[in-house]
Amino acid sequence: MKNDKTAVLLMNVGSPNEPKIGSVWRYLTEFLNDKRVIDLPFLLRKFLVNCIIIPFRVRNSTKLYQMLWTEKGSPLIFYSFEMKEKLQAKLGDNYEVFVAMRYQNPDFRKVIGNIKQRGFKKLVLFPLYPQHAMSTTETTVFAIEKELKQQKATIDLKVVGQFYDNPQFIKAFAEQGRKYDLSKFDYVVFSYHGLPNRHLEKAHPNIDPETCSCEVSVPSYGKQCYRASCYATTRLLAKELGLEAGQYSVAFQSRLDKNWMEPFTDKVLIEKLKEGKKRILVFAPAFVTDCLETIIEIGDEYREIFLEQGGMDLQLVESLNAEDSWIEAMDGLIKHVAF
Ligand SMILES: C=CC1=C(C)c2cc3[nH]c(cc4nc(cc5[nH]c(cc1n2)c(C)c5CCC(=O)O)C(CCC(=O)O)=C4C)c(C)c3C=C
Ligand SMILES: [Fe+2]
Ligand SMILES: [Fe+2]
Repeated sequence: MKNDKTAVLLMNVGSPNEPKIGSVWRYLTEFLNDKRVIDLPFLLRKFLVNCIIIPFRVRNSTKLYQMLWTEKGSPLIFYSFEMKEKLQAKLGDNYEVFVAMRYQNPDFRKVIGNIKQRGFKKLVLFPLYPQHAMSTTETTVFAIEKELKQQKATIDLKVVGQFYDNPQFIKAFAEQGRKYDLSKFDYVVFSYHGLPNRHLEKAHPNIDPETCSCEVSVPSYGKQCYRASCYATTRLLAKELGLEAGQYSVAFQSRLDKNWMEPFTDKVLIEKLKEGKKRILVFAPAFVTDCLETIIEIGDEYREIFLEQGGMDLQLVESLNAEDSWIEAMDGLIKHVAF
């Protein structure tokens, strides 16, 4: 049976099935054993991840997931499904939208099996990451290509690559920010998920990342440089919001150890507070759905520390989730690469 429709597969990182220690352990095991996430030699990765990182991390991560969990489950998952429903209505009958996660559920292997069995011959893969990274976009594309081969599926694949500079994406994020009165804030921080410095060095073959110009422009050799894309996203958002130099800066959150991209968001927030910026608005434009890293890390943990140290307000800008303007942007991005 041949299916003339185009399948669209939305993919994100994934969450544990439940906020319980066993589920979080399984999630972290699948996530951190990915060689594009912890890119160390096999035996060293196995030892570090399974014997050190997970046993030391799993209790605290479970506690954070318990704080995050809602009646509808994990925000990352339920927002992805809300997004899917609205996108389906927008794209119409020539497309069918699916959701899968790189780690845990919905399992991308089962979703690919379903797409194959239903006779689709065209697939648009949409990794939901505005900025390209080996640990996100690259691992997602790799996993899907491998799975299609494994299942001997003769399906043409197109991929929506990084989209940080898509004007509708920028407008949609700026619109989320404009829900707050910008004049009530002393400063704006654009906080991105960090990466180990080693990953940045890999994005700069034969170039010294220390002297790379990616804070001010995207160099020709740095199109896939996550750092360059984060700074470029910030320039575009700042322009759209009418922010001037000195009113905002870039920072990186969620580090696993000290050898991650700097400046660190928690440190920047306190530095700015010491400079007298007592009301700070935080955008997190590496995330298209709210998740542990936005709701808990910024909205809870960083906010609590900021207020404890004398800050008056730390406000997280909600992510795009299933906002109409984002669905419009997705529609455009899909049709741009579609067959
Ligand atoms: C936005 C893009 C992301 C990049 C880049 C990224 C890199 C990256 N992450 C880890 C380790 C962890 N990340 C975790 C959660 C998490 N990460 C992203 C996105 C990116 N990660 C999201 C959206 C989430 C939240 C998922 C949710 O369920 O809400 C976690 C789990 C939580 C915890 O224990 O802190 C880990 C671990 C690495 C090592 C890495 C790059 C090398
Ligand atoms: Fe992460
Ligand atoms: Fe760079």
